[in-house]
Amino acid sequence: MEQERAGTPVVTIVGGGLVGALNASFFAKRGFQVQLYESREDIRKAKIVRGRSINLALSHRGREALKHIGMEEKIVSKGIPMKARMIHSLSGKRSPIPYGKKDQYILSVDRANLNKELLTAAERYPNATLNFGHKLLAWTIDCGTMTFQGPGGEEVQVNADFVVGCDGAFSVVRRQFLRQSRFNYSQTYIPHGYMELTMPPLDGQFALAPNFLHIWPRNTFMMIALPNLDKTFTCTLFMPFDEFDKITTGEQVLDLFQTYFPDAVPLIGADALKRDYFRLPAQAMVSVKCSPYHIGDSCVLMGDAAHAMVPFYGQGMNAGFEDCLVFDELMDQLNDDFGAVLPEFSRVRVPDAQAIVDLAMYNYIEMRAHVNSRWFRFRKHLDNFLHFLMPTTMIPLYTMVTFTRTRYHEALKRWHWQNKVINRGIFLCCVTLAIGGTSTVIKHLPQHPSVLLEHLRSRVLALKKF
Ligand SMILES: Cc1cc2nc3c(=O)[nH]c(=O)nc-3n(C[C@H](O)[C@H](O)[C@H](O)COP(=O)(O)OP(=O)(O)OC[C@H]3O[C@@H](n4cnc5c(N)ncnc54)[C@H](O)[C@@H]3O)c2cc1C
Ligand SMILES: COc1ccc2c(c1)CN(c1nc(C(=O)N(C)c3cc(Cl)c(F)cc3C(=O)O)c(Cl)s1)C2
Repeated sequence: MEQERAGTPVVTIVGGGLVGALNASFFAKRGFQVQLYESREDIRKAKIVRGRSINLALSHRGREALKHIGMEEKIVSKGIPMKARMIHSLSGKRSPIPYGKKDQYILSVDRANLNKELLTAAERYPNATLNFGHKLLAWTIDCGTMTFQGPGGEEVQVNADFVVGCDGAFSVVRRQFLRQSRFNYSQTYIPHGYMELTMPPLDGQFALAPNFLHIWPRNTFMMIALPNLDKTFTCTLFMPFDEFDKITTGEQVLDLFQTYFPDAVPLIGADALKRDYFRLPAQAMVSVKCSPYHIGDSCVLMGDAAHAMVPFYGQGMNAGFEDCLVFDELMDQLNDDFGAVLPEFSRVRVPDAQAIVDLAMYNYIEMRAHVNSRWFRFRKHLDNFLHFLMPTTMIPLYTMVTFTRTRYHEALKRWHWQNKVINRGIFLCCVTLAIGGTSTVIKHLPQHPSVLLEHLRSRVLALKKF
């Protein structure tokens, strides 16, 4: 642990979710005084935690960030490896598609436990203080005054030298950015919502094969299931809100699942389906893009506050964790000079984060449009086959995104290039086959066109006899 810095600015982190909690360790490890403010109560003391998804897929980028603060082992030990996708077709057929080689797997991790572990890791630093029950109401960048609503509803004023906004997709810190000249902002809610259902153990064991990310791709509808340490699965149902709204009775819930996910009905349980479906309303999913991520040398946005994305690439948390790592690498390169690090962080990170936000949205649109189990299997097998044939030339996009720290925008650029090569290759094959086929036909045909017609007529007459 590094020595505390005399006279250095206090780093004020707003938001004690996954990214804010991790960032507290990153800044404390560098010796800064860290004050973290989180609106919710300490989830380590709370009975139930209302988060977003119950579990998440942790992959390479997120693991590298956790490794930097010595937390990778601890988190991975409590994760369940998912070595392949298991595609469930309507007929109930199950098709495994590996993510890659033996060491290429993703991990299903429990969100609440991950958040707790990261808060505890931050708290171990003597120069880090966690303030729960503190909701940021407003702040002014000029004088750095922050107004929080304290645990008892009282107003708490804080003077902040340096602010890190990790307060999620609906960030209050980001509101100040909207008043800055040349700040770009856009947000998109997609017409789909999601709902989580629990698949209990079956005779004390996992009801489905545990080391898989289970997917029921049904174009407009989709369900995925990730395993939990207690041998349950968290099933996430994705459906247009219009469809959610149409379902008002237990019988309608059952009809929906019998129609689209029949093999899951006995595993979730008909009664549980009818009950749990109405426990919570479907949740919305939003995509947020903004730039730059900083103001001057005194404020920076990270995580969903900077780049919230739809979950269809399993990268939101991984990207937010990587934000912390990229920022820290720049602090090393630029000697902790916020005046140099902040603009460089925006310059480097905005194109990458916006690339993965776009990719996640692209994947949502693609899966909604024409991805059923057959097409999904075909695409993934084609990816893996081409990668096997040309391992250094054809790298599947999800491999670059999920198993490397290739910059997101470079992975996207390479994917476009690879697609061009594949399309050209397919076109050339078609042309070659067409030319080859035509010349074969011509070679075996009679010489004169009228004879050709007579030949075709006799073939048609011959066929009519059957
Ligand atoms: C259905 C679903 C599935 C997902 N699956 C995956 C996955 O498999 N893999 C993956 O990598 N990502 C996944 N994600 C994305 C991931 O959940 C987010 O990217 C991640 O939680 C972002 O972390 P964050 O800390 O930036 O924001 P958040 O997790 O939203 O945390 C923000 C924190 O700030 C606090 N806060 C908010 N406002 C204030 C305020 N005014 N004052 C003080 N505190 C405040 C909140 O209480 C919260 O604790 C998924 C998301 C969804 C919705
Ligand atoms: C907890 O809620 C959620 C919700 C969605 C996700 C996750 C957790 C985890 N997700 C992952 N997605 C990839 C991926 O790269 N792609 C292209 C996929 C995208 C979709 Cl939508 C899918 F269903 C499978 C794959 C796949 O390839 O397996 C991973 Cl790799 S992990 C999506």
